[in-house]
Amino acid sequence: MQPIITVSGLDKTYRSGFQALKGIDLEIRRGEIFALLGPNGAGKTTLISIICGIVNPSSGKVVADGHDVVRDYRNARRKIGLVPQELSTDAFETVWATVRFSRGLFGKPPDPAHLEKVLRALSLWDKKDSKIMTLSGGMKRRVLIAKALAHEPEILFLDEPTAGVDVELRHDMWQLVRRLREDGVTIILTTHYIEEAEEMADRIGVINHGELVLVEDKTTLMRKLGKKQLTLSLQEPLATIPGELAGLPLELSEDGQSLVYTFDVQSEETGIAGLLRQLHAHGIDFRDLHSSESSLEEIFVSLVRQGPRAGGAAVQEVRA
Ligand SMILES: Nc1ncnc2c1ncn2[C@@H]1O[C@H](COP(=O)(O)OP(=O)(O)OP(=O)(O)O)[C@@H](O)[C@H]1O
Repeated sequence: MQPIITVSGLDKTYRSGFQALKGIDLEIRRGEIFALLGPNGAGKTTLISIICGIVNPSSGKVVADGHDVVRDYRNARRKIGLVPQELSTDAFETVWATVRFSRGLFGKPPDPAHLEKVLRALSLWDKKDSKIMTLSGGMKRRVLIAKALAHEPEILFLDEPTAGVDVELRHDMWQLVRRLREDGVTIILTTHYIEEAEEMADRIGVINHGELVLVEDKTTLMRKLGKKQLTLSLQEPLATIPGELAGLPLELSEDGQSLVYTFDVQSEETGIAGLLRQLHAHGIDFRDLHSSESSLEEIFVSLVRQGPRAGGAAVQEVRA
């Protein structure tokens, strides 16, 4: 299937001379939920703003559902709904008026039935005649989503959809996003909550210093990361791992003081019992052992802590 969004060779240098995006290539699949992760200032908002036609790229190209976002801005924009981070809505308008206005902006004919459906789905129907300034923060955020959905976009961008909202509303939002996907909407969200990406995304992209350092199916990523490590601190340092143990996923630390055994959390057989038997048979005693588990959070942190180049190396490791 044709991707719904194709980003190729995208660079952005702001007038200040700051290079916010470097050679971004990305394809978004029709109907997926794609989570874009990255630390503050990584370039997430810049990338989204370019795709939505709000910011011009310095070079490169973006096609959204067949429309070039620069040359064919209007048609591209019609396909896209954007839920911004900022809560800047018209405080004195009613919910109904602001949502109706948003639809009109895209040249769509009025469709009260559609707006009612959107407001009901967001539990805003009984607030439709309330002025926005009288709503709670969580409700205002839902109004932003309703505005973005008013013109029936096929692609929805959510920039930090659940920043600062309480746990209950966060779960409601997740449910809503899933329902939208069931309706065929493609969803791209940025988030600082790893849990959110873990919970929602079909695929995950990590951006750091303006570079896309990883794009991966979530399940694949989790499977690769779903590894545990058992570290055995040895009684006596070893020079090398004995030949008979060479076939095991075992590594010796540089100082020879500990052995690290990596195993798959999902697999039924960890092989630990066998490992311990073999170590015993070779007279390798250990003082202590502890296990650790890698998480999406850890990989994310390790990817973004390192510089872009080291990040690239880490990607290789993850992909290996
Ligand atoms: N108009 C601008 N002029 C100059 N530099 C800018 C401009 N807008 C953004 N930047 C810079 O580009 C970099 C990327 O910003 P961007 O807002 O895309 O990051 P982000 O990943 O969305 O961050 P956050 O998670 O904090 O929202 C930042 O260093 C920012 O200071």
